[in-house]
Amino acid sequence: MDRNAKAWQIALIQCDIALGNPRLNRERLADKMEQAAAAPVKPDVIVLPEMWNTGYALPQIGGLADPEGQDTRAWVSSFARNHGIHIVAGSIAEKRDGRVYNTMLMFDREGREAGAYSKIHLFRLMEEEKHLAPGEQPVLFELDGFKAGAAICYDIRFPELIRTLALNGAKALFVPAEWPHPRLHHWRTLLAARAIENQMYVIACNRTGASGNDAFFGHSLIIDPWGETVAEGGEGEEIVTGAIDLDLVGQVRERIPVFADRRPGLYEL
Ligand SMILES: NC(=O)CCC(=O)C(=O)O
Repeated sequence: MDRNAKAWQIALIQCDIALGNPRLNRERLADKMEQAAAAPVKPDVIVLPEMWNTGYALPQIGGLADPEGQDTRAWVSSFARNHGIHIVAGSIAEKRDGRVYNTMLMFDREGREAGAYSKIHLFRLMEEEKHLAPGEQPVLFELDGFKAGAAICYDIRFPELIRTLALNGAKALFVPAEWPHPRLHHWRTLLAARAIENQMYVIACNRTGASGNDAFFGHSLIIDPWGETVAEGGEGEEIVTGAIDLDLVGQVRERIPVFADRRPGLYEL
């Protein structure tokens, strides 16, 4: 890495989620985040999984969701500020305007909210569309002046969304997830494809454990803009760590100038 290169240490909190028990989930996560923050190499960014406050307790979700995400926002913001660590706080069930959204929250190391994104594509296989309202807006956010995009789990099956984020400046994509067996092959392949085609880092945190008929496999991943795996978790609970070189995005984009070579005028029939 050259002298101007910037590196970030990433910590992905790959953990189980207690169904319908926001208080317990927060306590467990708080412990794990303290553990991650105290690592010999302190993380620059901590990432949490999808719907970590409730899991997929969808029939009860109206009563469990965090109103306006207020409790989560206050807690995560103060953790970020007290530890000087950016937090991509996975997603939570958030109650807003009488509806419940699957909302991802991002905080910078000063504790300022850097962005909030509600999942655009609801996943029918887990009946999200019956209980949740879809988000309507793609979201970019900045941490230390570095632009990143937000996507939640099923969203990675929609390359158009991720391309839009990349075209608007995203150099990394953060992906909280609850992605179960038997689709490990899809998970790995889609994440790697999004990284390679957009020449960006893909940083994805998946839960572990089981809920109903779903067995979640972990395998949280950090993939670089060349498509190489920087770090990958196993199937159990762990804090997956890896370092990313923020200058690599520009180097890869220079080497194969995909963005300069695009011919968007020809992409419609
Ligand atoms: N929580 C989700 O969006 C799951 C998406 C998933 O499993 C898939 O195969 O897509």
